[in-house]
Amino acid sequence: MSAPDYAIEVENLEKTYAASGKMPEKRALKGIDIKIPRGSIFGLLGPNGAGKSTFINILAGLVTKTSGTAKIWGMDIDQHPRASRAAIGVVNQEITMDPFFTPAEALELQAGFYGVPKGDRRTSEILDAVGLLDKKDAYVRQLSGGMKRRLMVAKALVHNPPVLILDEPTAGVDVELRRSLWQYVRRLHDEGTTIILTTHYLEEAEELCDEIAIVNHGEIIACEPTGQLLKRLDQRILVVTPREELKSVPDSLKSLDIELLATGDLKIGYRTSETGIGRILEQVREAGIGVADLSTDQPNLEDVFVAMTSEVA
Ligand SMILES: Nc1ncnc2c1ncn2[C@@H]1O[C@H](COP(=O)(O)OP(=O)(O)OP(=O)(O)O)[C@@H](O)[C@H]1O
Repeated sequence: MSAPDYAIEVENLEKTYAASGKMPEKRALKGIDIKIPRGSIFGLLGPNGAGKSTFINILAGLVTKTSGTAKIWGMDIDQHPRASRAAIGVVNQEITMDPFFTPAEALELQAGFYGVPKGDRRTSEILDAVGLLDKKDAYVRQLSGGMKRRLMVAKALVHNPPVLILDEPTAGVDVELRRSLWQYVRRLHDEGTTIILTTHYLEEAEELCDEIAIVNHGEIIACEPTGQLLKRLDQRILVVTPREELKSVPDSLKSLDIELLATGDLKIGYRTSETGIGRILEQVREAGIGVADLSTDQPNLEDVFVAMTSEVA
């Protein structure tokens, strides 16, 4: 089969977890549409509970979708459950490994599970790539947390999948290991693997991904090339306390995104790509307003979600 344009194609994907005990039912995915281009490093960004793991677990075959369609590497997960899953390697959040195996044994076992013939196995090559070749015969329980995580990545690669999915890969990984993990992810990407990663860190997605989808409350609220998205996130807020009380916003300032708050302060929204504090303060002074105090605020990811959700609404 020739390589598809999209590594993952999902349409109207819904997941409602049934109520259990005191927990009411939960609509974790509310009709998600997403197309992940082949060869990209794609970030799924969202706060805790947004639905990222649910999405990934549906692709991995660990969670049954309620409705909608999903294709992996051009293959529908309902029509071709085995072949579609063979096209992805998934690294889950939790480290799940038998502590009594060595890394080499763990990889051989995983390869056997995927039906990779003995002659085609790349155990040493993969261990070398994740920097664990010298630990190949150590017990997993003797590895550090970061090493275990890299072994998880190695396990996800034994069947040579064209798509690698990393669910919060850096949770609990120190800065140095994070860097080496990313280096390896980039290398895989350079060699043609499509990478999908979930994170709640904007910085992480920003650094690695060429496209980012923001998920919030089971919905995709933005999905764009990273540069474009960041431009939209350059919103800042300036709060000015006028020296004298204002009755209303002067006409000359009405072209700004400005609001007179009940406290008497002026709240001005602006984009760093378009203007700066200096220019705004100049405009405020030109309008005859003396400045007693000022403060600036940068929206955090939460604000961005709120802003984007209300933009969509
Ligand atoms: N097995 C389950 N049964 C019931 N509800 C669930 C189940 N798994 C997840 N949920 C709920 O579905 C919603 C989405 O969870 P999910 O784990 O997909 O979010 P997430 O974006 O991956 O969050 P995190 O970053 O914390 O992993 C949450 O409200 C969660 O409580």
